[in-house]
Amino acid sequence: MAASASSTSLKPSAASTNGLWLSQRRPLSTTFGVTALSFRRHRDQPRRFVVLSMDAKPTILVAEKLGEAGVKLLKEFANVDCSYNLSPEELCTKISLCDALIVRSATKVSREVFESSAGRLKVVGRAGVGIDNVDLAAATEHGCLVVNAPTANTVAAAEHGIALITAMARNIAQADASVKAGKWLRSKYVGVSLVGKTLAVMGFGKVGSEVARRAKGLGMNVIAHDPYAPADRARAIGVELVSFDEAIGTADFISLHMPLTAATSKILNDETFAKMKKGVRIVNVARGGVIDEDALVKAIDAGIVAQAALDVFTEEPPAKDSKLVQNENVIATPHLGASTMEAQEGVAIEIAEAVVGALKGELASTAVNAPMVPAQVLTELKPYVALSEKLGRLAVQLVAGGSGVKTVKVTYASARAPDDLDTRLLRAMITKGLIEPISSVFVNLVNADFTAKQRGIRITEERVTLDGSPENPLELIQVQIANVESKFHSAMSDSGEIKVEGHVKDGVPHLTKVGSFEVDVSLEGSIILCRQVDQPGMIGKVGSILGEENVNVSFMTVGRIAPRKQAVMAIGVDEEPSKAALRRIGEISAVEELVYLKL
Ligand SMILES: NC(=O)C1=CN([C@@H]2O[C@H](COP(=O)(O)OP(=O)(O)OC[C@H]3O[C@@H](n4cnc5c(N)ncnc54)[C@H](O)[C@@H]3O)[C@@H](O)[C@H]2O)C=CC1
Ligand SMILES: O=C(O)C(=O)COP(=O)(O)O
Repeated sequence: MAASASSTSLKPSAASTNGLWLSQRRPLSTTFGVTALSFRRHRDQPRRFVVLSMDAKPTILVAEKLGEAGVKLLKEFANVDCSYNLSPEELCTKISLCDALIVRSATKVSREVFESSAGRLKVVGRAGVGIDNVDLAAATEHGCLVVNAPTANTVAAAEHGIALITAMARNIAQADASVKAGKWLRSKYVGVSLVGKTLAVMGFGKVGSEVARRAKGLGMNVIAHDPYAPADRARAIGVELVSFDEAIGTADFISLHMPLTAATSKILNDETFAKMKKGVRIVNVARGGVIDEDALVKAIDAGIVAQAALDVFTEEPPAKDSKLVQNENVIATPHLGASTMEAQEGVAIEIAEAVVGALKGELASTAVNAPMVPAQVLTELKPYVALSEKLGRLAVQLVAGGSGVKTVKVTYASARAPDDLDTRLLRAMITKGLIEPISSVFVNLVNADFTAKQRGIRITEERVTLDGSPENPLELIQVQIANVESKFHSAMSDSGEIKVEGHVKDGVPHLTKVGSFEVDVSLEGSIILCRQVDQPGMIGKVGSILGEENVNVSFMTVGRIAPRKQAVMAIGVDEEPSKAALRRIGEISAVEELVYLKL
């Protein structure tokens, strides 16, 4: 099997080095033998993850107005093209020249956008919370990371919700318009009080809980419905979590704060309006699509809904003659929930940092279509991330040409509780290691599972809990490929799988087992594995052939069953040995088989 992997994984056009398109450059270090011999030559350079040098800066397209502070941050790192109000066709044309795209809620980032990018687009940044305008499935299939700015506009949206509740209760918008029209209608605009009224917060997430907190300050009785919210978080601010029907059936005010998903689409409809208390008031600062707008018009006309205050609409902007918007019991704002000076500056900085971080190869903590890994967890996992990819690379290069990889088993052994380890990151890197050396597909944390599935590779994972101190997140990772032949027979385990195993020692990934042979090899550079009859002088013979061929040996290790029996020698090399060099090693009489593996 042709092993086409190199130590870098950047594709030429992708100036980005996202996520685990991160590449590792290691200072050289040398380790000789373990089972038989053991010494090591250290150099003092620190181990670092670095971004590969790029010929050109990445290009970021900002397709909607973004706060200045964010644009400034982006410009420090990339070429920034601020082009607003692009048509879908213009966006598709521009995107092929961009590594990242930043949008708010008005731009549809459709499948066509990802297809038109021809693989260059590596990050979509949503400068806000809702990602219903981004085709996440298409992003994932194209290995494009989607990040959002989930926190900076929470207060703004909650304040807007409260503003709409109070404005609606006191007819502020209608009264203002009438005064401006020269009228003075004091009895027409008598409102309702909020104190003592029941507010149902539908969706008790960031915005919903801030709305609840503020509404309690206004003397409202607040209940909430959210199937996924923890009851203790609600209780902590004096809010009871109730069922959907109880929430809508008892509320005087209903405020919507859930995302638009298949499950929440038109969640307020003819049937659910019919269950509401007559005279209920509806506020929507979430997404227009969670309300069936025709049903809302009917519910207002039927007197079920007394008033509605809407910031968001199914279609934005809504049609000029929209019956809903024109209804005198409806007040409307043009999707202003996040539009405060403070929120926009905050969102701009939050998204700029996320996009730049992702382009630099850092794992995004606000990733929407990839595991979010908190910074401190990532720091601890980093060497295991590298180990995972390298084990995947080694394992697949041991497969004999013609046998397709379909069944992979990964075993993680750890003294920590199983819940302490999120293996998605490690699985993604093993997948990357398994697929990239044998294809032109670019695999990252985003598209790893999708790519494996598409190629019919089934990866099963097993956790083994070890006794002992849980100082390290993992003691070892083992990768086995079943139902294949190996081009290096010694890599087959007794049960017939290709097996490689490794661990992290002093922060450095090591290979510790090949088939049934124990080795101890720091995983850097590339490796020659050779099975031989254990006898004196082998290391010298192999070393001198490589020396004559000008190949620098960084380590050697010999794993053997017993003295003078079969042994597997692992030789780390800095340069790729020529075919002639490998042939000369293979011709040493004690050598039974050998393979050269790129890491
Ligand atoms: N109008 C505007 O300008 C803004 C609108 N938003 C929108 O507000 C909504 C909430 O935003 P955040 O609070 O930041 O998000 P969040 O993710 O913190 O909260 C959403 C909550 O909805 C819950 N949820 C999901 N499905 C549900 C269901 N079927 N029924 C009830 N609850 C359900 C989730 O469990 C979660 O707790 C989003 O749709 C977002 O797009 C957010 C900011 C500004
Ligand atoms: O953050 C959200 O979900 C919002 O709806 C805000 O949208 P915007 O960025 O103001 O277009």
